[in-house]
Amino acid sequence: MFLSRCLYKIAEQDLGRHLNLPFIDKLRVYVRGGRGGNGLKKYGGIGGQGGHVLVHGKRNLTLKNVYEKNLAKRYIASDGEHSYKTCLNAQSGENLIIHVPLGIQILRENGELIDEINDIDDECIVAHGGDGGNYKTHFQGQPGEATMINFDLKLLADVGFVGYPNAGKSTLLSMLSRTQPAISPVPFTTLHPQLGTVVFDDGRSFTIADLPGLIEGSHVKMGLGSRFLKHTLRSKILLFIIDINGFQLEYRSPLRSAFDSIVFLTKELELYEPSLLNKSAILAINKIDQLDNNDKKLNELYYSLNNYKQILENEYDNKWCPKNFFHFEHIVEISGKYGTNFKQHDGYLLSELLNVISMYKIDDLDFNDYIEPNLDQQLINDNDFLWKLLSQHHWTVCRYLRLNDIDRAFRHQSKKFSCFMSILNGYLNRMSTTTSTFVDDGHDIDQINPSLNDDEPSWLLPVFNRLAHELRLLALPGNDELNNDDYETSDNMNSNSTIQTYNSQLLNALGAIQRFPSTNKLRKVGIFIIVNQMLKTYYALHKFNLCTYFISKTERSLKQYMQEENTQQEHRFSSYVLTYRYFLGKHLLLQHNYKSAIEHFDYVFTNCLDSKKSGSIKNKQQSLLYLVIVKMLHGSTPKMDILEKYQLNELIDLIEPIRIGALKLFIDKIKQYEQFLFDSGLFFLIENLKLITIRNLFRTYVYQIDQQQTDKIPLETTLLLLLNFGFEKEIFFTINELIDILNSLIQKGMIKGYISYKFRTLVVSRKDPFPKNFRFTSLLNTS
Ligand SMILES: Nc1nc2c(ncn2[C@@H]2O[C@H](COP(=O)(O)OP(=O)(O)OP(=O)(O)O)[C@@H](O)[C@H]2O)c(=O)[nH]1
Ligand SMILES: [Mg+2]
Repeated sequence: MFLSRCLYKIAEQDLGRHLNLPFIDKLRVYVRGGRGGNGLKKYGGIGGQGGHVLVHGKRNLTLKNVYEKNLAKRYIASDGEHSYKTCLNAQSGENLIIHVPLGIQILRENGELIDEINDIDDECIVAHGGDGGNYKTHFQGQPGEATMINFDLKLLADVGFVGYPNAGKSTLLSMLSRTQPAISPVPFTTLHPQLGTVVFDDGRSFTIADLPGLIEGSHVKMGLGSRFLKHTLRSKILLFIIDINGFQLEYRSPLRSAFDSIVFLTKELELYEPSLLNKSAILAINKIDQLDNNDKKLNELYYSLNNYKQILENEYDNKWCPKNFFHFEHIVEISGKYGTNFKQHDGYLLSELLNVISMYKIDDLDFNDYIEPNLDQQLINDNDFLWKLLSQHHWTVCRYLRLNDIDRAFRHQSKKFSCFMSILNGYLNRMSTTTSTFVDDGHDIDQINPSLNDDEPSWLLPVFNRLAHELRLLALPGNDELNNDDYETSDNMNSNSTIQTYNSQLLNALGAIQRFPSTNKLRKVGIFIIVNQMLKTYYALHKFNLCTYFISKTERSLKQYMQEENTQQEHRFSSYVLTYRYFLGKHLLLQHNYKSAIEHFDYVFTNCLDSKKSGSIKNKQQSLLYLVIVKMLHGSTPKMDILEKYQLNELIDLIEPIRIGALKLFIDKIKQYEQFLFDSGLFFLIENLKLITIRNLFRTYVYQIDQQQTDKIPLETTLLLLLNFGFEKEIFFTINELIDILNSLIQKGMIKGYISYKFRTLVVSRKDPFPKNFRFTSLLNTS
């Protein structure tokens, strides 16, 4: 026992010397307030108060500096003066100030939190000085408070790097910021966290933390990463940096593929703190330059990420499987060493930072020190100020979401949006002063200043998209992402004033965006973003006439962009186009312009291939749903296997009775799926589908039941057919109504033939009486 203790001590010392740990994130110190001075009883003189020990936040400090400044780790404030005959009111002792870095928690010995120092000039008293002697204390000075306290450093980083050793985290940090961390091909090069600040040209910045590499078992303090796992708790976004070649600690240890790395890192984080998995995460696939021309590894990784559920289940041991998995908001391929494309992606990082939805769900966020912002008109042109204001509104939104006060959250989100629009306008103004003539039609501008498009900051677009998206979620709560358990919808939230504010915000944005030259990408995509948001809103509110208005207003310019997009095949651009065309299809469907609707849905279905994102499958499903329905209105029946592949079970259930003309079953199914049909906005097509079912019923009769293949069916028989197969419950169904139905079937070209009133028969054409493709025109008077 004794021996092992000794050995352990030696090993620890050795390790300490070997590593010469330059980083301290914990410091235990003794603090004592000064003693109060004695009073002078004879003259009623009062002793001086003992000095306090204060902790004060200061920039550019480390805990190590604090330690080095006072190796004894004892902080004692000076005593108060005694009272004298010449100086009855004695002087107080001087306070002792301990300067500490930002992001410090001050804890008592028992772990109780005294205070936190998060900002410059944050201050707190850790040991009070004793009172000076007075008549209450029989003129005896009192001793100061004495205690041990702990400083615990938690890095306050916006983005925290997570990765295995050697993945290239430090390299990336050095590329993104001015920090120069140690870089080498040896694992565990980084021994302590490094902070770096990414500064954009316009002064905005965020902090990133390079943490030492994690290895398996980090949560139980293996490797070095364990000591620093807690820092991940404090970063708002986790940036996974994964070596595309995988990771091998040494030649004897197993090689971990890139996907393995992600799984094991996730498991590590989950074991340490399950709530970490709720954070926003971005995946950076590093060392892309080392891939020789084939992208096999990359494709494998994407495949695994897309099918992670099955793969985790089938290929990983239970003990390695994390219970949850990160949903990576963005996946970027980078080469940290030879140029990163992160600069192009900074907008995505920024938009993640401004993401309230994922932010407010994190448990340990502290909203105490928020300030209710106030817009001062004088400062509106100050870019720096606007960014500060924007971030303050951001935190306020998060806070109100926490408190379930959606109304206020929306108001602040709306202000946040205004801030962004002011920034955008400021940007536009600067741009228009640099170009001498600012013409609304952009072609001229490009001739004057050909670099205008390159100048455009890459962060504008994703941030704009994010803000507009969340503004809608808050204007229309109860829709999708926002809808978590502890949130309840109430009616007054969709109140008219909210929708009006929302509208005017988006219209303002549209105005601002249209000030950009028409060749500018932000303008092109921005219009799509705004129109898409509007359409989503109006569809959700069932205000179809407003949709029509908007579509007709913007159709012309968007059409031009869509054609351009077809030739350029820009990836980012196309996702917005897909959304727009999806809504355009729905809009045309409402207008019974099925032919054009098919075109759009077809486009969306075939182009919605971006399998990197898990949400795309849902979009594909949706567009297929409409595609199938519209095509059915055109006379063709879909193949079942494709519906099964995309799990459109409701549709499969509905189509079968239509196909065989089982009217009764069809009506039953309609009742069963009423909610589904209503939600997907297909309810208004039911009458048309019913007509098709009836036609198919006749077709089945003529081709199969009636062996003689007659072309004359007595009306009584048709009536009987209908009554037998569906309308039995509806008592008032008469021969006149039957004639109406038959007439509309004939009129729409679904049956070739005529009604002979004289012989009271339905005469169908001998050649192709039930044409495969019929033109379903917009005559709606069916019943
Ligand atoms: N080819 C290539 N090599 C890279 C890239 N990024 C980093 N490296 C190399 O990978 C090695 C490790 O890089 P570091 O940045 O020290 O890795 P780290 O993740 O900080 O490692 P630890 O500090 O040990 O956790 C170095 O030799 C880098 O030169 C890259 O994009 N491409
Ligand atoms: Mg490193």
